[in-house]
Amino acid sequence: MTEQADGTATRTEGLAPVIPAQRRPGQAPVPRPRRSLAQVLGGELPEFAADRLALMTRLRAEQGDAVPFRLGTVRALLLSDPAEIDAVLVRRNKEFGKHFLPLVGGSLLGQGLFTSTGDLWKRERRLTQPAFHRSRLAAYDRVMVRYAREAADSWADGEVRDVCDEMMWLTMRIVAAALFDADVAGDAQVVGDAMEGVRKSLSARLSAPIPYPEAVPTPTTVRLRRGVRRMDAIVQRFIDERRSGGVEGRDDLLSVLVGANDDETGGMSDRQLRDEVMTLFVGGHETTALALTWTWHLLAQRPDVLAAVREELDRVLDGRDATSDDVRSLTLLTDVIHESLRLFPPVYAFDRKVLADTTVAGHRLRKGTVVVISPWVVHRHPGIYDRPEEFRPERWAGGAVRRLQRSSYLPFGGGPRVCIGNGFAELEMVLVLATILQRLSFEQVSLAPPVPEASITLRPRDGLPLRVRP
Ligand code: HEM
Repeated sequence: MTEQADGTATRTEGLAPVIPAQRRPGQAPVPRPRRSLAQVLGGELPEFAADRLALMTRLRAEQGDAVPFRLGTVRALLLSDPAEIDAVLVRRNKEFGKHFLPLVGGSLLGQGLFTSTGDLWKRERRLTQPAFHRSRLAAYDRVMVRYAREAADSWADGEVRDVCDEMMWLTMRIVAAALFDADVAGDAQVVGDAMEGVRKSLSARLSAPIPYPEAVPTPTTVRLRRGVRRMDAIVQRFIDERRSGGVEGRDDLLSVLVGANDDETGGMSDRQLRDEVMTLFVGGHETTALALTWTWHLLAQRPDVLAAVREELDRVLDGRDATSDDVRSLTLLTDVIHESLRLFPPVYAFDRKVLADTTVAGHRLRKGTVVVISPWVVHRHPGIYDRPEEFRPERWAGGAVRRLQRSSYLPFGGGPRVCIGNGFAELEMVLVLATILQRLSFEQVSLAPPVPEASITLRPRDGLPLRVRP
C-alpha cells in the first residue's frame, strides 16, 4: 500500500506501468503478460471484483478516455472525456437507458425514480420535483440543524466514535423527518443491519460472472431478501401513518405521493408508492452520510483548513444557528465540500446502456453495451485537475465550479437524470458540518489512512473512527 496526499491508501502493487515502455529498434518484443483462464473467460471481471477503483484508474491511465472492456458477458466502455460524457448524459440522453442499478437493485428499489425509465420515470420525476424546489429546500434547514445539534450533544469529549455510523444515523433521521415527517429513532439498528445485508449482496451480484436473478437462492440473495423485508416494514409504516393521519391540507412530499396513490384513476399504485418512498429513503441518506464522512476525514487530516472553516463560522454566524440563508456566505465550507465530493464521490461510478447500435467517442457500440462513467476517475484526471490527488479546497475559490467544462465535475451525475436531491444534500452538508463544528470537532485516532471501498457506494472499508474534541 502507499499513502496518498488525500490521506487514503491505494493499492499500487501489481499495477502495470502507466506509460507502456517504448520498444527500441532491434529490441525483441516485450511479451504480453499472460492472461489467466479467469481473465480470458471473464475479461476484466476478476479485477473488477477485486478492486473496481484500481481497474478503472488503470484502464484510463493506460488506454485513454474511451476504453472498451468486458465484464463477463457484459461489454462496456469506460468514458472519461467530459465532452463525450456530456453527449451521453445530456445531448444524446434518449439513446441510452440504465443497466446495473435496475439489474441488481430489483427488489429494494423496484421501479422508483432511480431505476424507472420512459413515461413512468417522467411522471415520478414530475411528482417528486416540487419537494426539491429551491423554495422548499430552505424550509428543511431547521430539521437539519436540530438533528445535527442533538447528535453533537450526545458525544462526549475524548470518546472515539465511528463517524461513518454516526453520519448514517444522522442523515437517516434528517431525510425521514424532512421528506416523510417520520421519526426513525427506534429503527437505526434495523436499518443499519438491513442496509449492510443489502449492500453486500448487491455488490456480490454486481461482480458475478453471469448476472443471476434475485430468485436464485444463494446466501447473498437470501440476505438481500431478508434486508428488503425489514426495510419494507419501515417504509410501509411511514405510508400507513400518513394515510391514517390524512393528507388534507398537507403538502410535504409523502402527502403528495400518498395523494397520488390511486389505482382507479390511473394514479400511483401501492407498489409504485412503496418504490418511490424506498428510493428516496435509501438514496437520500446513504450518499450524503458518506459525503459527510469523507469530509470529516479530510478535515481531521488538515487542522489548518479546519481552523479556517471555524474562523469563517465564527465570523458569519457569531454563535447562532446556521440557516439556509447563511449558506452563500459560508464560502470556504462550501469549497471544502466541493473538494471532498471531488476526491471521494459517494457514487463513484454509474452507467448508461446503449439502446440501439451506435457510436460513442469513435467506438462502434452494439445495443446492450454499457457506458461506464466514473466520477472517481474523471475527478482524478490529471488532464482536468491540477495535482488531482491533493485535497486543495482553494481550487474552488471564487465560484470556480461554475467555470469548469461541463461534465468534468459530476458527483451528482448530469442531464435529465441528474440527482434530484443534489440541492438537498448540499444544504444538509453545509448545515450539519456548521452545526457540529460550532460545538466540537474530530481528530484522527490512527495514522493508518482509511481505505476507500467501492461497493455500491464509496465507503471507508473499516469505518472512520475519530476522537471527539471540544
Ligand atoms: C452527496 C449526496 C448525493 C450524491 C453524491 C448523489 C449522487 C447521485 C448521482 C450520481 C445520481 C445519478 C445516477 C445516474 O445518473 O445514474 C443520483 C440520482 C438520484 N439521487 Fe442522488 N445523490 C446524493 C444525494 C441524494 C439525496 C439527498 C436524495 C434524495 C433525498 C437523492 C435521490 C436521488 C434520486 C431519486 C436519483 C435518481 C434521479 C433520476 O433518475 O431521475 N440523492 N444521485
